[in-house]
Amino acid sequence: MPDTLQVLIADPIHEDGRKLLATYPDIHVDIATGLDEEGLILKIPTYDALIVRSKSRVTRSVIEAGRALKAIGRAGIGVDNIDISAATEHGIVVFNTPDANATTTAELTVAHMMSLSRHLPQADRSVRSNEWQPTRFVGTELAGKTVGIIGFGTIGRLVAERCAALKMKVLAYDPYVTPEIMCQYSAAQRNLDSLLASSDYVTLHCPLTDKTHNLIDATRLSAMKSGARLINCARGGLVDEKALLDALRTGHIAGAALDVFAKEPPLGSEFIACDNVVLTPHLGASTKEAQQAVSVQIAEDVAKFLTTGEAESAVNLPRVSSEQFSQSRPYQTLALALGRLAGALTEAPISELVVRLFGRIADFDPRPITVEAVIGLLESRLAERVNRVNATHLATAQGIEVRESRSQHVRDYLSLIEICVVAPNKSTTVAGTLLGGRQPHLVRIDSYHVEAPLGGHFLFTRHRDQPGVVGTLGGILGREKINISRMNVGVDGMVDTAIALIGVSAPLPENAIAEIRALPVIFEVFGISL
Ligand SMILES: NC(=O)c1ccc[n+]([C@@H]2O[C@H](COP(=O)([O-])OP(=O)(O)OC[C@H]3O[C@@H](n4cnc5c(N)ncnc54)[C@H](O)[C@@H]3O)[C@@H](O)[C@H]2O)c1
Ligand SMILES: O=C(O)[C@H](O)COP(=O)(O)O
Repeated sequence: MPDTLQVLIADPIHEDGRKLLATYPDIHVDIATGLDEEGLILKIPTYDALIVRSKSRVTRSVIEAGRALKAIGRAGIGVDNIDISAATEHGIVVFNTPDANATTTAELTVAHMMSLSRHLPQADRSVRSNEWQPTRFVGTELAGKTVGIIGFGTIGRLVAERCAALKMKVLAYDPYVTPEIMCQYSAAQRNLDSLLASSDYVTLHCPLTDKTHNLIDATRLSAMKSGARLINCARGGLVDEKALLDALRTGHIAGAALDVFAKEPPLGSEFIACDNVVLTPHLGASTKEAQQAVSVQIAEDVAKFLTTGEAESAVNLPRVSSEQFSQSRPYQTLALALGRLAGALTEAPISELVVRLFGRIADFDPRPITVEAVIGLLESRLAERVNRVNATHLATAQGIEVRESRSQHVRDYLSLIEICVVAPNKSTTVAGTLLGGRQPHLVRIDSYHVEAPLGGHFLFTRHRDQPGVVGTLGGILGREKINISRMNVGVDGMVDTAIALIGVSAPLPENAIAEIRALPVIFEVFGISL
């Protein structure tokens, strides 16, 4: 099936997502679950997309083995099992499903809070062993208690709303969220130390990163209120498990509810023998509703991306609505062509790329347009595949600073895109517009007014403005049996330099370019294919 897009599902997902993928005639799906890193490396090379949950580890080695890989879909929220940097460097888009299982996880958090406050699992175990000891399981009310939420994103906010409804006092710590947003969700902002010292229940809802690894360590546990309880439905690595065990054994922490562990499953973990701990097997997202929702959403995102290039909710691309993306598509094509032209006119290391949007296009999100200019600039310079996922990373690696600006004001055109490329001792500016709202069209090179459709092959010269130059160029092209399809000559009027942009039927051979370069009137010559 040479033209079929190959998708590998490497963790179990709800059947509705698989059914949705099956409705795409161009997509073929294979399912192979339970593969370790080695197994994935062997399996991945022919696949265009990989869909996983939290079990499969999509490491740099897996990504590098995925020679055809264009997309990785995570049917869930946490992407700590995917090497995002490696995916970005290799131009692979990563999707997750940021909302689809959030309510389900918030509900498990509240369930764990209730289990801890009323000793439900312990009481259940007691009754099953034929005991009847109501006085042993006297609990505490949640109403009136203080809950401290660490990480106030999607799930943290849902937990806050639910805790407020239970008449709890809600505190929140999140270095990236404003107190105003917290207030909207009935939570009061605190710094971490103050939250830990004041909360009866502390619940974690931040991602696992290098910065948050072991966020709750021995020091932070000892800073918690004596008799407080800890709930972790986010990621195991957020808590130093050894320190938590110590704090549970001394009774300083009265109880913990853990849905996630540093190593899953936590076989042989000392938590298993701890009676004041409630353990669940990473159930946060495990409801029928959430499983169906994450599966369908990830299938939709991956299929849409593979078949149309749309990537509305990618982890490693700016968020742009489908509507904005498709409306600016013709301008993206224009920016790509202008980037290619500016790159072809600059045979030197580039230090800066400036993308300026004028007129109506200034109302659009500039990012999908800018990134196409970067792709156009870089793609002929680099051996590796350049696309909108890795373009900015590759530009930075090349020492190119990318800037963009927008202005509603423009003369003569409804919309105009100008691209300026700065290299040592030289900067080149090209500007273009869309004819008929679709056709990319060049209107200027530096200060020269030049009209040409942006496509096909060109010969470009910058030469002394004197009679006979264009005739000489025409003679060389004729000798090479290359037809001229159009010609633009630009004079500045201020300096005795002119330019010629000649549309040609085929690329000029290198020896003809060298011959033109050797002419004393020629300052610069480039063969350009757009
Ligand atoms: N147990 C499960 O099955 C399950 C299910 C879904 C999500 N999760 C996990 O829950 C966590 C939260 O998910 P979400 O959808 O709310 O994510 P989110 O991205 O919407 O929110 C995370 C929040 O954490 C904040 N944050 C980042 N660094 C922080 C730090 N150092 N201290 C405090 N806050 C910090 C961010 O600013 C953000 O607001 C993730 O780790 C996710 O993997 C687990
Ligand atoms: O981050 C998530 O979405 C949860 O951890 C759920 O992961 P799972 O669906 O792989 O269990």
